[in-house]
Order: sequence, then structure tokens, then C-alpha cells
Amino acid sequence: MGKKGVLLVNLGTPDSPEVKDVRKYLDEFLMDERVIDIPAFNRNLLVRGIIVPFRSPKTAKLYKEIWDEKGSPLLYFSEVQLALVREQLGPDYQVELAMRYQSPSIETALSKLRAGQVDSIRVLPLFPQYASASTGSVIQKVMGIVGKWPTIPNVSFVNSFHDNELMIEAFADNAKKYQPETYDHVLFSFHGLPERQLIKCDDSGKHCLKSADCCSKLTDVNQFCYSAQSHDTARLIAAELNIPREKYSVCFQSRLGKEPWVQPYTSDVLTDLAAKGNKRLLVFCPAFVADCLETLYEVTVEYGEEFKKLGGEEVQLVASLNDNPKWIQAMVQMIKG
Ligand SMILES: C=CC1=C(C)c2cc3[nH]c(cc4nc(cc5[nH]c(cc1n2)c(C)c5CCC(=O)O)C(CCC(=O)O)=C4C)c(C)c3C=C
Ligand SMILES: [Fe+2]
Ligand SMILES: [Fe+2]
Repeated sequence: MGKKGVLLVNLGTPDSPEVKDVRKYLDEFLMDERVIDIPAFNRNLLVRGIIVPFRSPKTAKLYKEIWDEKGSPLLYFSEVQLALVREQLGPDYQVELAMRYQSPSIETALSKLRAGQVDSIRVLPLFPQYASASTGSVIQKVMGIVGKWPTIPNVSFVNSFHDNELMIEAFADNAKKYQPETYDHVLFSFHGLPERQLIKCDDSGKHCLKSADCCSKLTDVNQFCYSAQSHDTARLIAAELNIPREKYSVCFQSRLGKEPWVQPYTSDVLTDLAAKGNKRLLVFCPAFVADCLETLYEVTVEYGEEFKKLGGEEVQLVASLNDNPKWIQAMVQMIKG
């Protein structure tokens, strides 16, 4: 019997915070047909003609703010998760880490599993809520590579884990030291997504964005809706911490471009909460399992400053799952299936 292969995949990050590496990263990321899901010719013009040239220098400055001696937080927290999962799983497993974009690449990680002659490969895309642009893209990439091997082992994927109990407890545990009940309001701020991508993922064509609350409630007819899964994650973390419904809001950050993205937008919710006199906010970002640019810069710095300009006093980020032992247990549980 060979070992059981495991592939952990997170989104990716530039190799360095220098403009040339950020350009390479954004180019690979945004040229993905599942991320900017428009016809190839238009995507090429938009990404290579406008977004990458104009955005790279700005994004590089932001990466410089969060980069430290260990490198990019997203990558080093992923490496810590890899080491802890390897330790928990022991010698019967070969566990590799990859990033969907840049390094370590999915190609390299899969070649290591192939060289290790593993019996099977369990792929865990590190995105709690399913989206075509994140989980879907990882699955397509892995299938594209493994599908060309002469011998294809048993391959299985974790499609989403928005309600994993250990993960919910891990987020709640990370928040306890801040005493959530002492804050005026709690925000669950998820990474945004173009509305078009929600609609595309509704195979029935009957639910997403068809009624006022379709995408804010998870039911058996919209089980893969990113928005509905996000609302459900928020509901479960709030329940774990006894946060009443009127004390929390769900919102979506990081909008890019002019078309509508999933709403409400985090900045609109901040404006509304400030106008209502809220001063101190506790913010969870449960679309990510590791701290990254979106949590450490966008929430902590950008939204923190924005909220203060609006009259608020504090935006406190709840740390991501990073090396939380319950999260490591959750990963092991999902790998063992
Ligand atoms: C069309 C654009 C984008 C879609 C769709 C999108 C979906 C999406 N992204 C993540 C997770 C992360 N995204 C991160 C950064 C980031 N995302 C976009 C654009 C889209 N994301 C850009 C342009 C960037 C780079 C930063 C910037 O220029 O603003 C990150 C951070 C990576 C890091 O190095 O720290 C993560 C993580 C998910 C889960 C998702 C779909 C739900
Ligand atoms: Fe993103
Ligand atoms: Fe929906």
C-alpha cells in the first residue's frame, strides 16, 4: 500500500512585494477565466491593458505594508498549517501545499505526490465557502493536470466547508479574548464576488438574486450559493458566541470594477453603523483561513481609517484561523473524510 496523498491549496500571493512580482501575480490571477469571467479577448484587454498596469504599483505598496521577515502572511501561515497537518497525519500520508497562483505551484505539488506514488489524492481548497473563482478554479486546475497522467489515482475534493463545526468553534475561540459582547456591533466581512458569478452558479436559474432574501438564507435549493453559505457561516459563529441577530451584520469587501458585486458592501455598512452612533466594531473575515492582505490591510488599516473618519473609534479584527489547533483538527477531519 502506498501513502495517501493530500494537497492543500490556498489562493496565492506574489513572490515578493516588488512591482514586477505583483504584476506577475495579478496577471496570472486575473487572467483566470473563472476570476474575470468575461470573453477571453475582452479579459486580455481589461487585465493586461488596464488593471495590471495601473493596479500593480498600488497593490505592491499595500503588500509592502504587510510583508515581514517571514514573507507574505498568507504563505507563511499556510506553511505553518502544512507542518501542523503533517504532524497530525503522520507517516501514512504525504501532504503537499500549493497556491492556485504563483508559488508553490499546483503543478510542482502534484508532481511530488506523483513521484511519491500515492494511492489517492485528497484535495482541500482552503476556502470555506464555495465560489467558482476560488474553489472552482482550484478543482479545474487540478483536474486539468491529473487528467493527463497515464495512471490517475483516486482523486477527491472538499467542495466547501462553510459550516464545519470545528472551524466555527475556532473562529469563535479566536474572538473570545476580545469579549465580543463589549463591542457595539460585530461585522462578518466576506471577500466580495461579482453578482454575475452568483447567478452563474445557480444551476436552476431560479434562485440567486431572484428574490430579496434568496442569497441570504441557505436552503437545499441554493446550497452552493457563495452568499448564502457566507450568511450561514456568520449565523453559526454568532450562535456559538451568543451574539443576537440585531448585533451583527454580514457584508462583502474588496469590490473591483464598476459592475455590481454581492451586497451589502462593507464600506456602506460601516457608513450606516457610524451614522447610527456605533463606535467600536469587532470584525470577522471568515472567507479566509489565514490572515492576508484583505484582513491585515483592507480591514485593519483601510476600514479602520474609514470608520474613524465617519466618527467611529475602533475596528478590531479577529485573527484568522492561522495555527488555531481546532482549525488544524478541522483540516485533518476533512482530509480523512
Ligand atoms: C475579479 C476579481 C476578484 C475575484 C472574483 C476574487 C475572488 C476571490 N478572492 C479570494 C481570496 C483572496 N483574494 C485576494 C486578493 C485579491 N483579490 C482580487 C480580486 C478578486 N478576487 C485582487 C485584485 C486581489 C489582490 C489585491 C488587490 O490588488 O486588491 C487575497 C489576498 C492574497 C494575499 O496575498 O494576501 C485572497 C486571500 C476569494 C476567496 C475569492 C472568491 C470568493
Ligand atoms: Fe480576491
Ligand atoms: Fe444565491
